Amino acid sequence: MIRVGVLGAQGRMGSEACAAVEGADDLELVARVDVDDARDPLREADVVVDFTHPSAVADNLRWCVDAGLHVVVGTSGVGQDLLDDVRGRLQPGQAVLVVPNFGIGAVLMMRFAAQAARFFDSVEVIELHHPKKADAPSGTATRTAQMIAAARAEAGLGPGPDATTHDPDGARGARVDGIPVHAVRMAGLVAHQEVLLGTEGETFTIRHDSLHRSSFMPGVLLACRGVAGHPGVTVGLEALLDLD
Ligand SMILES: NC(=O)C1=CN([C@@H]2O[C@H](COP(=O)(O)OP(=O)(O)OC[C@H]3O[C@@H](n4cnc5c(N)ncnc54)[C@H](OP(=O)(O)O)[C@@H]3O)[C@@H](O)[C@H]2O)C=CC1
Ligand SMILES: O=C(O)C1=N[C@H](C(=O)O)C[C@H](O)C1
Repeated sequence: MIRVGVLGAQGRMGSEACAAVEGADDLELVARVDVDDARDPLREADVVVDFTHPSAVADNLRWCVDAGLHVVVGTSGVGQDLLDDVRGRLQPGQAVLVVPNFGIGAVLMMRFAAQAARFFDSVEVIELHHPKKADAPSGTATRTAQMIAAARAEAGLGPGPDATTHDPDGARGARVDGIPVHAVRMAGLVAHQEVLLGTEGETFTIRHDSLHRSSFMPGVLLACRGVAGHPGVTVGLEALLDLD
């Protein structure tokens, strides 16, 4: 039995994650912690899952790592500096798995976008989310843009053919590693993303839709079961999926 603690347990994702863990025969929910709770009950867990807030995740992650726990981070906003800091704090055999998106389709979308990137002159990312989302751009869009930029750099491609010289209000989107990223917030949505690629005479669009937060739960459970088998710091659920 793997003992699991959830940080952000009363939130949209945390509450779904608690229910999913409780419904799994091989997992036991031993701690639900929210913003005003002491974190000590998490010490009973083998694995802690964080679904809190981009402003809280660094402190939570350092606390869990210093407590010797394996951690699955679902919260967005984890940057390279934090990953480097955490890597230096880990005990031998301890694991941190940062997952920008637990949806299997989203993982494939990111991978397909990176595969396609070298064949197209232009690429832009449009992420669309519910209006209560804390941050923009999404962690998924950031990760997608980073993967696309790395693939383009490896292929020796420069910037896309964007002739815009006057964009005082940022209508061309934010730039993540040079890739334009656009964020839409709209009532009725959950979590969606399009990657638009274009070259001479053709375009190619990859779209993923999470229609309900249940879409993330198989990935959350997979991460709880698999994190301990991947010591060190790992980014992306693909490490636990046999994609090749
Ligand atoms: N990786 C993935 O696949 C997914 C990731 N996410 C990410 O998960 C995060 C949470 O999203 P969501 O569930 O929608 O957000 P919610 O606001 O619904 O939930 C966050 C919860 O965390 C609590 N919280 C805030 N700070 C702390 C803290 N320091 N310690 C413990 N609990 C805290 C909040 O309490 P209070 O409300 O009182 O502040 C709230 O209950 C976001 O970063 C989001 O982007 C979301 C969906 C999928
Ligand atoms: O806040 C959300 O809802 C989501 N957050 C994650 C992100 O920032 O990418 C994952 C998914 O997009 C839903």
